[in-house]
Amino acid sequence: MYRILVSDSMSADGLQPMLAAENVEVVQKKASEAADELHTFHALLVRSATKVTDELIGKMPSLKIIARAGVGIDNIDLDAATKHGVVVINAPDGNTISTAEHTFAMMTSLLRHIPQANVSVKSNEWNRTAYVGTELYGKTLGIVGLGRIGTEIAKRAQAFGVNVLVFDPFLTRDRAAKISVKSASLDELLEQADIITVHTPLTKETRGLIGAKSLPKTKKGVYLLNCARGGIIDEEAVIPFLENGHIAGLALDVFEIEPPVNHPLLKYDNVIATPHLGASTKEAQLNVAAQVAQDVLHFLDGKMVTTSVNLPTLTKEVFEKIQPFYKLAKKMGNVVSQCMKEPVNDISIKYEGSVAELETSFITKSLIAGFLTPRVASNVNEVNAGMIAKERGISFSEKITSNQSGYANCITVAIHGDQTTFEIKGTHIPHYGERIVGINSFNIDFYPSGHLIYIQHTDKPGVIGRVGRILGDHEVNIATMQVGRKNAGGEAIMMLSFDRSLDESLLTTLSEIDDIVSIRAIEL
Ligand SMILES: NC(=O)c1ccc[n+]([C@@H]2O[C@H](COP(=O)([O-])OP(=O)(O)OC[C@H]3O[C@@H](n4cnc5c(N)ncnc54)[C@H](O)[C@@H]3O)[C@@H](O)[C@H]2O)c1
Ligand SMILES: O=C(O)CC[C@@H](O)C(=O)O
Repeated sequence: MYRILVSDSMSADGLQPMLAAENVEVVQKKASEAADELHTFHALLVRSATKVTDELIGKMPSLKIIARAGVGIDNIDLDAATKHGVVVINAPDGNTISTAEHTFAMMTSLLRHIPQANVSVKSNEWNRTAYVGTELYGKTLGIVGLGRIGTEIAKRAQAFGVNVLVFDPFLTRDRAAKISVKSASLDELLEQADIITVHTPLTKETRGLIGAKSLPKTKKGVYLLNCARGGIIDEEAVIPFLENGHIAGLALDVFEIEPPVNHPLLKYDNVIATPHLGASTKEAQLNVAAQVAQDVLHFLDGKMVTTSVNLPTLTKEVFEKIQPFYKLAKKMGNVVSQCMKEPVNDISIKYEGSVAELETSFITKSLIAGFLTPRVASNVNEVNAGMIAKERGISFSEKITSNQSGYANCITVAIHGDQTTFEIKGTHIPHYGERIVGINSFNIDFYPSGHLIYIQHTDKPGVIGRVGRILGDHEVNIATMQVGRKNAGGEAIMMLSFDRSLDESLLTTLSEIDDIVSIRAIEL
């Protein structure tokens, strides 16, 4: 008999298969109210209210699986779950339509002042001149992040006669054409959009994406919406733009800190807000609850789950053999993803030597997971990487050969984008570790870890010296440095590692050195 704790409110209809199952007992109460029986539960189901911390997981030694009925797993300490050997699953698409519809409702409400007019009529006013609105028809909507939700918004906007402009650095031309949207740079979107809505995960890159630097580039009278995650639109930075009338309206379903208490933005008449209601429909709640209930039952029954966000599903013996290559592949995927920022259509992977005899499909998934991690909202691992790549229109293939190109084992990954191809080679040397031994046909040898920068430059006297001097002037210590070139005076590369990450302004200064072609920061 398995015991399952449902700690947040969830659709009873969605949970029905679980409630009806014979071999499980379902307890519906908050984890904080189940202190004396926490140790007895094998599964924990949550939405966003329960904070699944290391401490809580530590008190649940029988726990095998945590299920998030929704997309974002910000409330779950994933590392702690993994550390405790607990599988975490989510329901990535059950609330997509509801969130897209909510965003659309917020957009029309914002442009037609519906929340304000409703309050006014209920206060016995009949003020028709105060609430003159703006049509959506013919306007340009800028969508930042064209994933599941962004795509559904684009489709709905097109039906309203709205021009859709998209900024998503990972959007391929093929996918943009399929959805009939125009791809733009962030600056183009900021300059041209009448309305901007954000649908990215909250990451290092997207935190404050719409903020002090980008807001001056927007049109006067712009409307902004955030129904994704608090912080993508910088809550403090918008204030002067609301004060001076540059922003015509702002709609928020999410906040940096939820619930917001005495939040300064809430005093503005042209700011409308909802309490994180994107996924709050009967249908979405039914979908996400049904999806996780089914998956938890499958998992407890010893079957494979398809939406796991943390753990691989291999036997211990197989996993031990492939572990060094699986770790190397994940880093290689991450390195190429950060080196080549353009949209990617295809990833081809070649295995040579001893690694070719192992379970390469799992290593491939690990590499794809490493590649996707900097680019998507959901946590990607070996279990869901293939599915997410397919969703994003990225194909991948493996080639296996017993040939040895100078190494006992070698993995080569080539990433094909709209414009270019980027290739790296890696190997694992027993008792020495993982090494990247080739980049775009340059021979090189570095340990893929920590804070790195990759520089493409022309092989000329003084370039390396100038890089060193600028770093020294900024008191940045170079930990290791590798250089590579094909012939004297031709193309060359450098890979440098540091004890800390370099800030954006220093990277810009380095990129201004004559003969430097490009610089990429890599964080591993
Ligand atoms: N308000 C709610 O109740 C609610 C409900 C569901 C999801 N969400 C949130 O909505 C957001 C989108 O969810 P989704 O399911 O569409 O995710 P998704 O992973 O399908 O899409 C995210 C998109 O963002 C793009 N992206 C990543 N980094 C970017 C960057 N720096 N600049 C521009 N684009 C970038 C990715 O390429 C991807 O296409 C997430 O933050 C999710 O947590 C909110
Ligand atoms: O559970 C909710 O209502 C919030 C869901 C949403 O933010 C998500 O990430 O899926």
